[in-house]
Amino acid sequence: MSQFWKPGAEKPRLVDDEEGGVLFFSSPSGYANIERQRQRLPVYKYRTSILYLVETHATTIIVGETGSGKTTQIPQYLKEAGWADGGRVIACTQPRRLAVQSVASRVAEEMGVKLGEEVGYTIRFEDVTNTGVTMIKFLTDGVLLREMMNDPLLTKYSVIMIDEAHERSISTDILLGLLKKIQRRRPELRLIISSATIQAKSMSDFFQTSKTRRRPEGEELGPNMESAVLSVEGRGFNVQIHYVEEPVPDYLRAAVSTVLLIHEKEPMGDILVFLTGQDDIDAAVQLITEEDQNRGRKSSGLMVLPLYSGLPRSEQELVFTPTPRGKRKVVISTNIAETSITLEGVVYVVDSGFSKQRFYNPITDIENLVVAPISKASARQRTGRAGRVRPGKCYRLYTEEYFAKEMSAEGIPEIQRSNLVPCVIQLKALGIDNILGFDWPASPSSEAMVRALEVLYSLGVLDDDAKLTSPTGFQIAEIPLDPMISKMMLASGQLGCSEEMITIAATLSIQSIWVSGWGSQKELDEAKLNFAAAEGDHVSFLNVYKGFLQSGKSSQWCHKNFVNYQAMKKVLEIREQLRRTAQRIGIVLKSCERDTVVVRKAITNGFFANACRLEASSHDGKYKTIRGSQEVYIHPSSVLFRVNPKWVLYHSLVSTDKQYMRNVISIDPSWLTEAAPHFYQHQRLKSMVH
Ligand SMILES: Nc1ncnc2c1ncn2[C@@H]1O[C@H](COP(=O)(O)OP(=O)(O)OP(=O)(O)O)[C@@H](O)[C@H]1O
Repeated sequence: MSQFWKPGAEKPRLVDDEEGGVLFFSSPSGYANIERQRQRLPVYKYRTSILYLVETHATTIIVGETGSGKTTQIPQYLKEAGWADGGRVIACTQPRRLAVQSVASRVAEEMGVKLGEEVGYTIRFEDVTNTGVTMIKFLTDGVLLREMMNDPLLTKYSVIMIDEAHERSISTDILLGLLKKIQRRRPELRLIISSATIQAKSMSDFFQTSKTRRRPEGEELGPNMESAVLSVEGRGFNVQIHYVEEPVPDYLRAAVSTVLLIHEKEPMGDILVFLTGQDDIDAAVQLITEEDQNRGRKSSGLMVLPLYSGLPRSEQELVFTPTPRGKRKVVISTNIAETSITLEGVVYVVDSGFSKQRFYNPITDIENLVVAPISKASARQRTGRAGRVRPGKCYRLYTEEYFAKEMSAEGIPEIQRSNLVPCVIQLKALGIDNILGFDWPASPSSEAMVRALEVLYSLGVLDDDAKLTSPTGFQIAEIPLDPMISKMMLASGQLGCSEEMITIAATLSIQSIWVSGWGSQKELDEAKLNFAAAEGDHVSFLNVYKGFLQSGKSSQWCHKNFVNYQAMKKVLEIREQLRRTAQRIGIVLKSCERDTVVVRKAITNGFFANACRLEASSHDGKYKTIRGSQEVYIHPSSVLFRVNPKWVLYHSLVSTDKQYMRNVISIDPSWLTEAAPHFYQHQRLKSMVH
């Protein structure tokens, strides 16, 4: 039927190199209890060595296969050894929120405690810990960074484990640099850096330099400041890896065919598919469901579920629920399920070889989410989602030769491909003034740094000496949002529309307030029209929020209007937290009673750098960015699609066949020079704006 898989039809090509492995467990049904299960994990044999190294070294780097037990076991060993005694806390960071929540619940279950008590977690806008009681805390790397603003030496933590360090998220890289500094002040703090695929040597070299610290006279002999490296040998169950014989022309179609073939030919067991984003995931869910039905089997037993970060919590949780007897679950996910996650029923993994990655171009000042090939490290993580509780198979939708010869070993650290505005403000708020001289595990580009400094200067966050301004810079750094959104909130205090701006900020913090997957696109578009405002998407959000309140926060109202009820509940929750932050930093809470000019002026105060003008001769809605003269278009999901006002501001760009602006408002160009005279002082820009 296709040149893709023939699983079951042919002898599987088992790759027996580093990717293969030995059968470690005999049978999952043999588990008498969780304790025995814990003791069978590869990491258990290293318990004493790990505790010894942590005791004697300031930094321990632990490399162990996926599923060997690093994330769930090491924090428990540390607790059992007394590292959480006396009110101290063991922290374990993860790059993704879903991983934080799922490993925290697993560890709480293994320890037989209620989540939020001895074992807790914190992600942005959600703290499930109990001060004085929580001993093991899972949190995102970003949240730990934020905690440093109130407690720069992170004094409550005895051990900090930076897990999945190979991901090299911006927050992980900043944390690594800062933790190295903290260690000099707090030699009693222990760090663990762990991953299945991290290049231990470069990480160890990075921490090695701490040995240059001179011990003050009279100070007791502390830990060895040189880092230790421990390799945990052994893996869970065997995972057979299959490659396609020829490159596939369309990974989405290939993934769909592979799922259907597995369902047809392979024994029961859930399937986890890695695609790139909401669009292709929704398309795959629909295609698999339709094709399965077309094959004339009314109840073939397939349950197809999407998984991406914008999905409401209740829908995300469905992927963790046990698969009913006689059914086969297919989870189609972005890379949020790539690390630290265990989906118990998963036997088969299908890896498209792609993910959405952020790329920033400091010349054009444009940051894009682009579908790009993954690295070998990611491919191994994806494979490692199988073989955790039983043997598995991984179908890679790329050739073996491509994997061996063309796939890069590790991805480019996020810091080298991102807009650095949020990162610079965080470092400044932590008192790091010489950002270029900061001890980075991988240096960001100086062009990106200069761009970020320029934007922050224009936002009024930094002064002529590149220090945080008072109060603006400090206030913006306090708000746990992108500095451009924080600036828009701050400006709204002066313009008298802070209540509206807090609603907009909360809505922009979640991926979408609309449901996907019900009815047709036409029905959804019509529903959206009921709330459409001529001024743009942000004002339309206010209309939805108002309707939701007027309905008495009704789920039926949401259902009728294609609004996602769970997303609206989240908006309410985030809104409450942002209101409290606003009050704390002195923003006056006031409503402008729907004066859309002040609302848009406040947005301009934060987003002036994202202004675009419609090309005079354009019949196809082509805009140019004022900053870098880049060609951009309004996204079809925007209420301003085809309306094409002359001047607009966008919140973010997505790149598919063209560069599309998402969440767009129309503006008066004079607001730009009013909001950011410095930014628009350049003669060319000035003449365009006037
Ligand atoms: N929710 C769960 N349900 C069942 N078993 C689980 C669950 N979470 C973890 N396990 C078991 O514990 C093992 C170790 O998981 P853990 O996340 O600690 O491994 P890891 O070494 O950190 O791997 P990775 O880097 O892939 O996350 C899994 O392979 C699985 O056998």
